[in-house]
Amino acid sequence: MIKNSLNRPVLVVDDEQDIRDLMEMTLMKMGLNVETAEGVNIAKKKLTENKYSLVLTDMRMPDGSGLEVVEHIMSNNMDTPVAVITAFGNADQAVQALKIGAFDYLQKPITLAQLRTLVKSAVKVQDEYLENKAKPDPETEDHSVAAEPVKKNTVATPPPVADVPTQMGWGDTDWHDMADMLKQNNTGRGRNPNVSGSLKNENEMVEPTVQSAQLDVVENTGSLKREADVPRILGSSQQIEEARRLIRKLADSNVPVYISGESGTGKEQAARSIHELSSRADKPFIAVNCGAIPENLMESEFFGYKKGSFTGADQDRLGFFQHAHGGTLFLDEVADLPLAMQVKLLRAIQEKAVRRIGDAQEAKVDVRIISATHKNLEHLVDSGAFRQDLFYRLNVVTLKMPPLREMHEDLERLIVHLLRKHHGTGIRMTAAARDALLHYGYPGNFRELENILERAVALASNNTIDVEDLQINHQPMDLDSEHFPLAEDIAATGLPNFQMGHTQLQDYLDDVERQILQQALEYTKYNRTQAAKVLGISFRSMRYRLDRLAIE
Ligand SMILES: Nc1ncnc2c1ncn2[C@@H]1O[C@H](COP(=O)(O)OP(=O)(O)OP(=O)(O)O)[C@@H](O)[C@H]1O
Repeated sequence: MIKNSLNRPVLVVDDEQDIRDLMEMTLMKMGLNVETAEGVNIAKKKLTENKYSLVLTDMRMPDGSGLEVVEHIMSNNMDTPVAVITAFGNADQAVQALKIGAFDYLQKPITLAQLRTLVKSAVKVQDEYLENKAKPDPETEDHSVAAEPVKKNTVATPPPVADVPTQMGWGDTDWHDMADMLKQNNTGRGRNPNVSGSLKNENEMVEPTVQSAQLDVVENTGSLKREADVPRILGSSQQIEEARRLIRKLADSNVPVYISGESGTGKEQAARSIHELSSRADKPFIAVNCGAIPENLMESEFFGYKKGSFTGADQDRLGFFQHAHGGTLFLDEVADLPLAMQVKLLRAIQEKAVRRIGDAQEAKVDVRIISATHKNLEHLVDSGAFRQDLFYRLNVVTLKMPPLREMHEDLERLIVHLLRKHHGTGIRMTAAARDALLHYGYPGNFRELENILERAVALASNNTIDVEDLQINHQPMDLDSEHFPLAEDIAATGLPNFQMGHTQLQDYLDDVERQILQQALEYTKYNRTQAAKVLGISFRSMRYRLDRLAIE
């Protein structure tokens, strides 16, 4: 639970009512308070009058640009992270926003998952920053790490070589401190001692002692298996034990690992665990969301560029590979790499060398590659969307993260653990709520379980979670995984062919969306409320999408 930041609302700035509504609903679902502003001037006024945990602003509005909102925050030294939402293909604006201090950017069309992850990481960072500010920890004050923060689910923009953070780099000491913290979070060096330290304490509290209630969730739950050396991965079921065993084994070698599993099953946690257990642990762990990088920026993001190599290249810049040198490069959503980039990546991995744009020389890099996607890569290879040679190069060993519904025996203990971890003692739960949680299907896996509990605690009266507070479909679902429409199966079956130069991207995406909506409707016997829940969207968003795509 993001305790500190939840005290402050998120400000959404957009001139379109629909977008404001959609964002508001999504953020509220995450348990955040939200305020909206329909233009630049109102946003500035609100920012002057109130404090916010995060600002998300559109770029083009009738009374001005989102850049003005960013500038307002920066020039008034507000310690509020701000992210901008840019039109598709408008990378220049995004870069400009990042330059003047935006924390991050999203390109339209935004997926709800992207939005959720952006907000979560931003707010989490803000929380850690606030905590850190309140109680300085000497272990997080290592200023010697060279790599710039790389933020998951967003375009991670390495800094120009010349502006690796210095005292003046962020123009504001608060932001400078936060940049350092981000940096720590993305490197084994900063992360290791803190993570194992905090999890150790957490583990000591895991044995549930929640006070008795109408029904105490902790009765007879036993202890949740957690190995001290892989503290990020909880669970005692056979599949998770197997995943932990493989993580340990893989840490000893340098082989490329491909992590498969549905969204929210802990693929990134597994990648970080391999890194932290390896001899590279004191070197950077760079996480890149391949699906979030605009195609035209990809080469420069991965390999860097030399000053003057193209318009706007006003300084030398390192890419992800150089930043990860000596450490681990985690390629998340690797299936989303365009084919042209797949060729360049394959070459870099094979040659263990990269050439910056505008540079005549190749430079050797020592990087361990871990990749992941929730899509079925083999099917993508079959359909020609993913290169077979790269697939074999990345997929030397596969690590499969199990979906939560297959870890049923762990569920009760995980619920207790998460409640205790995020909300301390004193939270109680009715029998009906417990039953609903134990019979829910969790299409969004761990991440969804965490969100449900966060929201339930926020909604609970008298510290007691009741079934309504869960806001889930508590009709028992068919948990038989053979009948559950796995995301990868949906993605793999019957996708329309994309013919470059002929198919319009929006038509293609509409077809995919239509197929998924129809499958969800069939699965829930045409109950739109349940279908929305299965897909992790609000009812309103479901209705909007059905209308837009003319699905009866
Ligand atoms: N086995 C686990 N034990 C404890 N927490 C877990 C476990 N698996 C996942 N989580 C938690 O679930 C959330 C999602 O994990 P993570 O980002 O690693 O998933 P992912 O598979 O990489 O998701 P995506 O495919 O959407 O990127 C995190 O908060 C993580 O801590």
